[in-house]
Amino acid sequence: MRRSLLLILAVGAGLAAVPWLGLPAFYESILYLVLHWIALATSWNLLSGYSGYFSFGHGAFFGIGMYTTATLATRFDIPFLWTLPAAAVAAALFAAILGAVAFRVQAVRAELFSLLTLAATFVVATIILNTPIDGGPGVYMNAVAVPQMGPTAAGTFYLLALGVAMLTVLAALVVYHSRLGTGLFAIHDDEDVAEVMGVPTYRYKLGAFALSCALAGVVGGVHALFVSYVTTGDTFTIAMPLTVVLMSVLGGTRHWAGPIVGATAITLLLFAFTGGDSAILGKGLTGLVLIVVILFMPQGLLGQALTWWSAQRGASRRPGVPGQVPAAIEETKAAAIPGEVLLRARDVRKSFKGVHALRGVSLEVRRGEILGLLGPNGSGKSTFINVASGHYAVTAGHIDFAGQRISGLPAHRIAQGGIARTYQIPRPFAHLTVLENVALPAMFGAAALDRRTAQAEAWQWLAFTGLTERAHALPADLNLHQRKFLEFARALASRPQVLMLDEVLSGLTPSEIDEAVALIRRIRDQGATIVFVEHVMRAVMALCDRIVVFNRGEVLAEGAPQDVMQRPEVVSAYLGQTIEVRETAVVGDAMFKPNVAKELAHA
Ligand SMILES: Nc1ncnc2c1ncn2[C@@H]1O[C@H](COP(=O)(O)OP(=O)(O)OP(=O)(O)O)[C@@H](O)[C@H]1O
Repeated sequence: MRRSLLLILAVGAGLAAVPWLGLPAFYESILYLVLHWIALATSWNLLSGYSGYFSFGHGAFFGIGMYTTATLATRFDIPFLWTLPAAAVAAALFAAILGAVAFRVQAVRAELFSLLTLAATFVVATIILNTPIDGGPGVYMNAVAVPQMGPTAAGTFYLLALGVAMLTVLAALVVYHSRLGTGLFAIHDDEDVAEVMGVPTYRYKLGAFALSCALAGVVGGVHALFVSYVTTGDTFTIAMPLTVVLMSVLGGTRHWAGPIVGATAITLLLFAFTGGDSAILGKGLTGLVLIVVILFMPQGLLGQALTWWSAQRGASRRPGVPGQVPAAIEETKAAAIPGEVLLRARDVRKSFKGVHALRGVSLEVRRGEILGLLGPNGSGKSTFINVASGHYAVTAGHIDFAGQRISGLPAHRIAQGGIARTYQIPRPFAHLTVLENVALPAMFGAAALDRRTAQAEAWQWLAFTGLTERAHALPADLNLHQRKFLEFARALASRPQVLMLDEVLSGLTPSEIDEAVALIRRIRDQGATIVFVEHVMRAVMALCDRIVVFNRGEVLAEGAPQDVMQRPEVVSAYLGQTIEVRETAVVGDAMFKPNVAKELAHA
């Protein structure tokens, strides 16, 4: 980050000298427009590019900035520069109100958010047009004094745009390298998983939205004076948000500098073909470039270049020691009192529109044990993990963890408190490397490490799970076994007190299962507490200290594995009929899981 910061400051200082070069005002105006679009596209990217919440309402916030400045400077005679912070605050305030509502509604994601922000633009435009803020004729700013910053008025506007562009780019850089940026990129890939790993998704989206819109508001404030005549017709157009989206996508939305590349390219391309027929040619060419980039370079120009560059350079490696348990687990162990009740569920119910997935489940998880959750398909095991980790809210009942009530808390608070989980079907963050996937929960989970320490520890967890060689790969390049182990590494990296493993062994070959069982043993031997949902009976019998059997959303039996698995009601629940169970043999047809019958026979 330091190098990027120095680069931005050096380029900014160099560009600040331009007004004194004696260029014709025309060129300064062109440069003004380039900087104007850089600021707008970069500010848009801060929420939308990083988190994937594409806003088509950037024009609304830009427009609020324009009208705030226009109103304050013309009606209240406030000096122009003083109106800019007000423009930022007004835009941020509107964004915060809109975001506070929109981000609370789970359904408002992706295209719904785009539509909502687009609708907000028309609402704002209508209000401004039909109130004294504009009233119809627009606001003239000819009488507003342009501050003396450069040798000429054109030079001053250029410097104002440069200042705002610098501010925006610096904000984008800082966010990119901060926890906020990491959280936003995780939200982009899988918001639910990000939340369950400790990312405060609501707060992060709201913060990024407000910041993005505050910056758009300042750009609007400057532009109001530049155009000197503000109208709703010119301000609240769909063309503006579309242009910033295209600029960001062209440059690359996953890098702070992507919108700079896209905005510069498009503005200069359009400028190169100004006037008459060539204007149409310019627009056509711009469209063609965009289509080619979107089709063949989905990461954008900069994203593509950076991928190529890192491939040339070769990835860095900081391997940990294979198989060695990182120190984190040792620390957790030292603080533990084995046997105490760590998690207690009381009469927990969960319904999904008439489907009663949990019908009053009560169970305890004791510190240091491996508790197996068993039961036929659809009996509620995963739902229990989902409510315990905060992925779903309970319908009734309560869950206490380490003496605190956690049912009702948002998932990120539960993760920060020390519960980590894996998903039955691995849900890695698709655009983050394996290493980044593991570092994220180390930053946001119970460990709450800073970025650098989290990365260092992630290397250790990769070594522990045998993924070091794949550290720089994307999850899509992993096989199922590796993806399952990645789930493992992510859950461990948060340094949880309770680790909930949801069918981590399903789909693995027998030798891969043996490897995973050995891994879970190593974690258990360090005193970790594990809740283990599994159908692979061989592993259940080998690993679990106690088991709880679910059936139709209720606890059917609990106790020592050998005892419980022989109870007729348990065998019946699994196999659909009462059958003979001897110490190690099961006879009969498996109705729910054929492999369970086989497994039971060998357990
Ligand atoms: N999001 C949801 N919406 C509607 N129904 C759901 C949802 N999640 C789970 N269910 C239902 O709740 C019941 C319990 O499902 P759950 O996934 O918890 O079972 P399970 O014991 O984990 O099964 P499996 O072993 O197949 O994973 C099922 O009837 C399932 O269809």
